[in-house]
This record gives sequence, structure tokens and C-alpha cells, in this order.
Amino acid sequence: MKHIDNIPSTPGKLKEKSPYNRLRLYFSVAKLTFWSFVFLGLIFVCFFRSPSSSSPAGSDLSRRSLRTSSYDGPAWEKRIKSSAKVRSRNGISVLVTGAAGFVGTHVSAALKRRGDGVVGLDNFNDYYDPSLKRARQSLLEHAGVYIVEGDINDVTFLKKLFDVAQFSHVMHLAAQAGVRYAMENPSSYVHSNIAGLVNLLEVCKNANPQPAIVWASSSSVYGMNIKVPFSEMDRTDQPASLYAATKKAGEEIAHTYNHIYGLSLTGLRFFTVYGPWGRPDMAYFFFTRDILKGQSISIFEAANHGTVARDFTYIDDIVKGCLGALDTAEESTGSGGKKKGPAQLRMFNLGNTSPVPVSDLVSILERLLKVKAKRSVMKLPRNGDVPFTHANISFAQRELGYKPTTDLQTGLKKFVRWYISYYGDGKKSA
Ligand SMILES: O=C(O)[C@H]1O[C@H](OP(=O)(O)OP(=O)(O)OC[C@H]2O[C@@H](n3ccc(=O)[nH]c3=O)[C@H](O)[C@@H]2O)[C@H](O)[C@@H](O)[C@@H]1O
Repeated sequence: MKHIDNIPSTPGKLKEKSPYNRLRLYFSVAKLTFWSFVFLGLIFVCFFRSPSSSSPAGSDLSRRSLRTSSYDGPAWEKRIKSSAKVRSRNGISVLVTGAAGFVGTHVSAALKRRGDGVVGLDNFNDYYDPSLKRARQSLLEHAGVYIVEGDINDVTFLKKLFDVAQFSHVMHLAAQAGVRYAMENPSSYVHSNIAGLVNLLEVCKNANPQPAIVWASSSSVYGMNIKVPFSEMDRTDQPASLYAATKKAGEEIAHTYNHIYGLSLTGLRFFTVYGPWGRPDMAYFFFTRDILKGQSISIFEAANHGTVARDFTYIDDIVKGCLGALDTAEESTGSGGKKKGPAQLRMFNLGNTSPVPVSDLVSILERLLKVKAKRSVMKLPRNGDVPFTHANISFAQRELGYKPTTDLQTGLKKFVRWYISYYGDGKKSA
């Protein structure tokens, strides 16, 4: 027996024969019992707190979204069904994510106006003043569009929505927007633009019938490209910001879900959309606020005093492009999570094809506001901004009948009129 005792229990270790062995065994058993309880406790907490044990987003993200989701009950279901109801011949039933956002509000209202069924979804996060999102929500409520409060990262909640209403289409506009904020809060971009997109596509792929999906990409995917105008055929592998990188990732993810599951997917690359009810984090918006308040504004310039320009696109033109994309979207081909045949996969530029230098945008605002701006010219910061954007829209023109008609002067006039009616003469903070 002696030789057995001398055999190492694990290679390189000899069994110890010491008077402390029994004591050590006692402590080991106590430790094991303690950690078993901790482990069981954790399993208990995860199992009962997580909204979906199958959530691919991870428990932390799911918990965050659970807090923002409010659902269930017959009254809730009734509101969804009524809002989703198609009221015109050949109408469609659309789930609009990010419905309390700038583009989401305008698209939802336009769909409702022509008799489509529309249910909105928004988590009302505080990236910018949520009271503006609430005001847009009231606007839509008056138009008969119900916005459900919830998060695209909450899989259980999304499944529930699809159980209550059958959506023929999803207009996916919920996202973490803004180019410069990506350096401050990078994880919010991954959370919304990548994890959120995957969750939504997972639920869509399992829905019966699968909806056709139209979603917002961005002109920023063209990144450091210098060939203009930007065409859908150009390379998009040099993003200048994490925001752009997450939108580019979204385009690749769309390809995968189309390829494996037969989801019909149309991505729209928006070019600096502006207009009434816009986003306060965008330059035209906070320039207006600061000019009215007599505060100085920073106008960026490129290297060697080069002009920084954008293909600013008016919201009504963008809405027409979104509706055109929804109307020409073919049905998804999968069912029960399985592809039955090849499905449509598209990508379009939605721009204005008429870039305007940022300094000219400021001159137009000065004329409309009748206030001279306090301009300070700054070198374009290296935080993700690109010097210019310019869309080639011939593909969207041919396939969607997309034809922008609003120039920057006309569009800003409408924006300024709205801004003053909403915030007053500038004394109330935007
Ligand atoms: O179309 C797009 O792809 C993107 O358009 C905007 O991004 P951006 O074009 O950078 O719009 P703004 O942030 O409003 O900037 C407009 C122009 O003003 C310039 N700018 C911005 C801020 C500032 O203080 N000064 C200044 O000159 C920027 O460099 C840019 O040329 C949106 O914020 C993105 O969410 C969207 O995806």
C-alpha cells in the first residue's frame, strides 16, 4: 500500500502526510459548500431576473432593457392591434423602431397618413433631451400611432410584439446616432447598432411570416474615400469613426441574415438629414440655438484651410425615400427560421447630390434668424468627422423613384420656422 500512497495525485505533486490533512479537508468541504451556495444563488438570480434566457445580448444588456420595457395586458395588446391595423387597400403594417426619433417620427406619420398600419417602438433614452422625444410621441399619438416603450435588446419583449401583431414590414431606425459622441461612449454604439440589430433580426427571422426589413445605415460608411460622388459600388472599408464602423458592421450583418435566413433587407445610407423636429446634437440645430443666444459657434475647416461640406438632405425627401424602399421591398422567403429561397438584399444612398460648405449653412441661418453668428474657425477635430460627403443617387432614383426636391435654403427656412415655434426666440433652451 505504501507505493500507492507515494504516487503523485497530480503529476509533479506528492501526496502530503501531515497532521494538518484532516483540518485542511474540513476547510475544503466548508469552502466547497459555501461556493456551491453562492453558485446556486447566482443561477437562481439569473434565471428569475433575465427577461430571456436565450438573449444573445448577455444578461447585463437584457436587464437594462427590461427596465425600459413596459408591456402586457389586454389594454396594451388592444392598442397595438388597433395601431397596426391597415386602413387602406394594399396598405402595409409596419413596426417602426426609433419612432420617437427624428426620422422615425416623420416616417411613422407619413405611413399613417396614407392608411398603413404603424406601431412605433422607442426606449426614450437620454442621448438628447427626452422631452423632445415625448413631444414627438404626442404628435404621433394624435395621428393615431401608438409608440410602445421598449428596447430592441429585449428579445422577450420583441417576440411579444410580433405575437400580438403581424407586421409585413419593419422600418428599423432605432440606433445610437452621432459621429463625435462615439469617442465618449463607444459601448452605446455596439449595444444599439450591433447587438440591437442582431436581436431584432433574430426575432424577425423567427416571425411567421417573416417581415421585410428596411433599415438606416449612414453616409459615414464611405469614411476616408476621396472619389465623389459616393456610389454604392465604392469601397466602404475605411470608416473614420466607431459610429461608421458599427453601421458598416450592420451592413455585413444584414448580408448574413439575408443569406442564411432569407430575410428581405434594404439598407439606406442617409446623408446628414435635417429639418423640423430634428436632432439637437446635429450642427444645424445647435448652431441655430447658439446663434440665437449670441454664443459663438465653431466652424470646422479641413487641412490647408479646405472647405468642410455636407450633402445636407431634407427630411421630407428622406421620408419619400423610406416609403419608396418599403413599397418596393419584396417579401422575405424564409419561415420557421429557415430560408426557402434567395431573398432581396439592397443598399441605397439617400442624399441630396448637392453638397454645401458648413460656412454657407451658417450664412443661410444668419439670414433666416436675422442674427450675425459669432464664428470661430477651427481645424476639423480628429474625432471621426470626414471633410465632405456627396451622394450619387442614381440607383435610388431608378429603383425607388427617389428624387430630392428641397434645397438647403428652403429646408432650413422650414426648420427655423419650426424651431422658433417650438423653443421661442431662443431664450428657452433647446
Ligand atoms: O449622414 C450621416 O451619415 C450622418 O449625418 C450626421 O453626421 P454629420 O454629417 O457629421 O452631421 P453634423 O454632426 O450635424 O455635422 C455637420 C457638419 O458640421 C460640421 N461641424 C459640426 C460641429 C461643429 O461644432 N462644427 C462644425 O463645423 C461637421 O464637421 C459636419 O461637416 C449625423 O449626426 C449622423 O448620425 C449621420 O449618420
